[in-house]
Amino acid sequence: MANAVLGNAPFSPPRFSALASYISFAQQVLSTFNGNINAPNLTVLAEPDNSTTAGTPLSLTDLSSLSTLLYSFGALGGFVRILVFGGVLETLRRLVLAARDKLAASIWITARFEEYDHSFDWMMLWLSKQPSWVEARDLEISTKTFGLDASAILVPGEEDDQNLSSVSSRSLAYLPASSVTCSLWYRRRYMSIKRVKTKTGRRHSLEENLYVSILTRHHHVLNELLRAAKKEYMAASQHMIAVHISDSSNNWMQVASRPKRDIKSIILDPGVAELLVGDARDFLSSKPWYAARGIPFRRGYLLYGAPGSGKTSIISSIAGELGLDIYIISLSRTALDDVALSELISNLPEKCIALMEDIDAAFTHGLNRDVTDEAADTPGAGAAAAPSSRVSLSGLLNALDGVAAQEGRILYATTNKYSALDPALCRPGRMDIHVEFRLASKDQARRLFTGFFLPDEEEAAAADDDDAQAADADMDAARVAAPADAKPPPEKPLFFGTSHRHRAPKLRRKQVTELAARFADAIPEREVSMAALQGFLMTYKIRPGEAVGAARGWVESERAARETQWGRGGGR
Ligand SMILES: Nc1ncnc2c1ncn2[C@@H]1O[C@H](COP(=O)(O)OP(=O)(O)OP(=O)(O)O)[C@@H](O)[C@H]1O
Repeated sequence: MANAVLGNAPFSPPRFSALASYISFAQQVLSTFNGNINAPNLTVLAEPDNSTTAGTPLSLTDLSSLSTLLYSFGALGGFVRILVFGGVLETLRRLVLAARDKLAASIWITARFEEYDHSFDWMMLWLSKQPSWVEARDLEISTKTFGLDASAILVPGEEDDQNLSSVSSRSLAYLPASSVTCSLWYRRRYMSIKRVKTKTGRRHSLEENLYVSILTRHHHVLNELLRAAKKEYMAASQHMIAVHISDSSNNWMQVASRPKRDIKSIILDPGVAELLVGDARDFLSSKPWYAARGIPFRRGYLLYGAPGSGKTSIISSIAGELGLDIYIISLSRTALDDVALSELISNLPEKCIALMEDIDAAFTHGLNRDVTDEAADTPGAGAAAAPSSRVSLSGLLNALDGVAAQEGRILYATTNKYSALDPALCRPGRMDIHVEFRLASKDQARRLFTGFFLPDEEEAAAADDDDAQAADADMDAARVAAPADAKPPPEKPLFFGTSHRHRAPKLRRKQVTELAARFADAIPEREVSMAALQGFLMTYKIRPGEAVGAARGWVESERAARETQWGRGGGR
């Protein structure tokens, strides 16, 4: 019977001498690592018949003894073999994967398109026009138009359905389904498409990324695809202007696209439209001129004056003329402060129109927007209104021309209260051109009437006799001066405005000119706005003669309404 003593406690040692050797070796290794730790109390006692080793410590001196020792345990040896084998297998697996990735990287090109980038819209529109989706087994049906109007694919068969296509303003698009890898062929190259939605930002809103992988070694294939997608998008959007606003994280996002408005349809005082368009066009082509003189390449226009006089309309027309997108900076946006404003302006793209409407509203929190500038100066005007913006004047000034202000941008600011603006805001460099928009002149009223009832000369020339006779009858009715407030017959539903069911009689140019002159005669100079005139004509859009007859009465009623309003506002 053998005894073992650990410390001073005796215990029974195993009978295997190999184990004794291992413990001794471990002791030695420990003593080597621990700076020759002496362990005098560890004593292993062997079989009593082996008198030479009994009671004396065993020692091993080389590693080969350890391996011999390990292999002397059958199970342990097996474990080590498995460990080594597994390690080799895992290494091989990783090598194969790395080689596969390297190979894939050399034969695939993968491009990622982020949702809030223009290129995303180009690619999505391009994808929506790929005929292969019509046959696809797993696809997304979408009415998105990617900032365009009715540009997507029609549902097969829909083109023939006259009723459906006239009612529907947009067509359906077939798109690759989200989170599914789809494939198609592009210029005889295999292409795989994947749309992935990921949570981003503080609010964990979902943002979509589009991955396009092309089986090719050459970048020119990707470039070709991008060019094709961009070209297609541009062609589809050439009659549109894109309108962007900022979100709460100060990212710009496209919210609408509007059809370009013909600048001729905006009737201003002579020379105003030409001045604005010509100046902006000249500015855009003068980058070297500004650079040579070290002047910041920016231009600001301040359009001020009567509400409804065409300020916003002309800006959107200019955007169309110059092919620029509009970025609306709303100074009264919740949570917009100086820092956010500066970030927004520095994030504007080069060459764009930045639009700040009612720039006065951010600083004079009035609820009523009066035509006269004096109203803005009235002490306490709008004092009851809660401040809506945290933008300070200095913050705005810095954002407009600080170091972060974007080069190449054209800023349009509009206001109805010119004299309420701080002179620092209006100085050249910030607002280079100030243009006043006034209430309608007689000449504007005449041109508006003509454009309203004779928008297209060719159409007028083609007017048939029936229409012309109807127009004659209408003009006769006007001579009798039909009352402006004629009530609809009792059996018909009562409504305000003009139904679209009827077609206005086509008038001859001579007839329209004569009516327009009489209409202008009835409209006093600079008393009503163009928007109000347009609204009035809308109620008579199929009865031009009656419009002329009712004009005087309408002016009187407008005047009375204004006086009542002024009376309520303190006798101004
Ligand atoms: N000079 C104009 N010529 C043709 N239409 C006009 C003109 N002015 C206004 N309108 C019409 O009136 C409507 C309002 O015009 P717009 O929004 O451009 O006026 P605004 O001066 O910007 O007004 P506000 O100061 O209230 O913003 C539009 O539908 C536009 O077609």
